Amino acid sequence: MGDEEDDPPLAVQIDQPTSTAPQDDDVSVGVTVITGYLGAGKSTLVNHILNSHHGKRIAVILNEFGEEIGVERAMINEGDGGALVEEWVELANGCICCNVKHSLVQALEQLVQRKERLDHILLETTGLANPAPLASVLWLDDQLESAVKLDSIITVVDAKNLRFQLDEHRSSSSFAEAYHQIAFAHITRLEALLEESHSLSTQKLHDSGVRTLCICETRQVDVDKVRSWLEEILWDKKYGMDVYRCKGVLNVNNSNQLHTLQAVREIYEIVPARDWKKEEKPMNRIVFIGHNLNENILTSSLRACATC
Ligand SMILES: Nc1nc2c(ncn2[C@@H]2O[C@H](COP(=O)(O)OP(=O)(O)OP(=O)(O)O)[C@@H](O)[C@H]2O)c(=O)[nH]1
Repeated sequence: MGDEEDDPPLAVQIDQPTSTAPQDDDVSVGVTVITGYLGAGKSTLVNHILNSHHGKRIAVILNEFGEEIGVERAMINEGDGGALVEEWVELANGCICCNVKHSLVQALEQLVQRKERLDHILLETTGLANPAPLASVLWLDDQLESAVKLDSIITVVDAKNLRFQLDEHRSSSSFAEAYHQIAFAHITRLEALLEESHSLSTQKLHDSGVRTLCICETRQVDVDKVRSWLEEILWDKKYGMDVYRCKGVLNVNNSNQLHTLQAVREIYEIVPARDWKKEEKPMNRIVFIGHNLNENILTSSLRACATC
């Protein structure tokens, strides 16, 4: 038997030009959709891209639910010497797959009007978005035509929680979202997961009973108290809430640094991220996503972590 017959067959002929190779006369701006379930690592990937030294000018479109607006952006560090973030566009009031298609088209139009200055657009979806309607917006929208092109859909998968997400939510709509995100991906990236007080309104996402809410507290908090508070909620299920995801920024006493709080199911971390910017008012702002969330309990128990 000859050497050639022993070689494994190639899934793709490597000598064939790929259809996605850029053409000289191709003036459209590539859009990479970054999707993946709650807490899979989408923002981490965006951060990594923005902070890499490739010299590209990149616009970021964040698709967040109303309650999350501002939190996500505060948590992403713009590239320093790496990518230049030309525009931040936040799409509020829902999920792209449900009702913000129009805003997405407007955001893309606004960005491509200045396309000579942009090399690429990143679109980070919410963790509960189905990327299929996005692909159709990018392929079929008449207004956008050849101004933008769908470069790729990258689905970030949390290797630790994927089985749980697919098994436990098989009968709910969040199963469908996790499944569609993987099914529509060009690239699937497996991430090993890390080990004056007021609150905003709750909102129901899709029909799955999963809710998101944001609680705020302006006074500085004691970080040890916050840790105990989170452990009671996430580990002891003290208040009977089923929290899938929790993220936010903290105003910690004896520190002039913005701290980020990240939790994916029972695993959480609180870390100093950066100095507060002059234009920012230091405060605590935490988004919870899950079932049976009780806004009053979360608000009052966070208040108890304040230092004065
Ligand atoms: N150990 C480890 N932790 C990771 C990795 N990627 C992300 N994380 C952590 O996982 C948590 C969630 O990451 P994010 O990037 O905010 O996840 P996301 O997909 O944007 O989350 P949503 O905003 O809920 O959709 C953070 O605490 C990250 O530091 C990884 O590859 N390894």
